[in-house]
Amino acid sequence: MSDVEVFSYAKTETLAATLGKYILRLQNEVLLKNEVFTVSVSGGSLVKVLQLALIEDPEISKKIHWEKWHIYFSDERLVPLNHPDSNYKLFHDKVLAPLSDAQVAGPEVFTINESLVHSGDDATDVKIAEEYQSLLPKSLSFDLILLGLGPDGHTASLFPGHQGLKVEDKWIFNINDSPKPPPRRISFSLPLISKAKNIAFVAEGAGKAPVIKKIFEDQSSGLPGELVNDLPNIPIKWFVSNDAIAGAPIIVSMFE
Ligand SMILES: O=C1O[C@H](COP(=O)(O)O)[C@@H](O)[C@H](O)[C@H]1O
Repeated sequence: MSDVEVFSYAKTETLAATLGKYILRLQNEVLLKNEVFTVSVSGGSLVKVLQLALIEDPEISKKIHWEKWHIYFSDERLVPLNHPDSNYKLFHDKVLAPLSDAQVAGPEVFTINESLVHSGDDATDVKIAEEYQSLLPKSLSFDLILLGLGPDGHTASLFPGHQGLKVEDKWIFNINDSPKPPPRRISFSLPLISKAKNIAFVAEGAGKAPVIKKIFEDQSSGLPGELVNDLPNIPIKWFVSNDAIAGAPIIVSMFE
């Protein structure tokens, strides 16, 4: 079992401010020793919180060394990069475009090869996953993996009961039957996530309370969020809203 801590707030703004402090602290620790800070981001509601935390917070934003960040996607939908379903597009619109508008030097961002997304045949999607895998940092060990959590317990594109949870021989795999649209996606595998130096979940809203309760109550639920919580020797932080953990057996920590 990893070292799991939960930080909970009534308001998104307070959650985002704390997440920003956490990310800034990690960035500074890593950049004391390394040239780059390797981060993977997810899609969904996490990205708006990242915008608040890292772009709109006046104190934090000026201390982020974006030019030293290498950014990957914990999962990506196999659509063109300007498609409304693309996790890259969401991150671009909320984070990269504001940086560019402010003429701040941006991070290096690793995207899928969008020239391959149109064919739709599985062999090509396997190639997209393999190509993305070839871009991963050599160490495979991300400084920080940022994850969201769906109301069904999925994280990245690891879905409950799905074969993707059993992938052991790939760092990045593709699926064509995602229970949540769009169906074709690639995702970090659990073995890749298990190599992270730090993991942070962001989850807000009462709609996530039943699944968070299950994840923290039943340590054999097999839910993807629970499987990540169980990975050994990784500091795992959950940044959540108060309503998202209602009824869950969680001792909330103070962020210091
Ligand atoms: O499909 C996805 O959903 C999850 C959760 O999204 P949220 O909007 O409920 O926070 C997200 O983390 C993942 O990256 C995305 O592809």
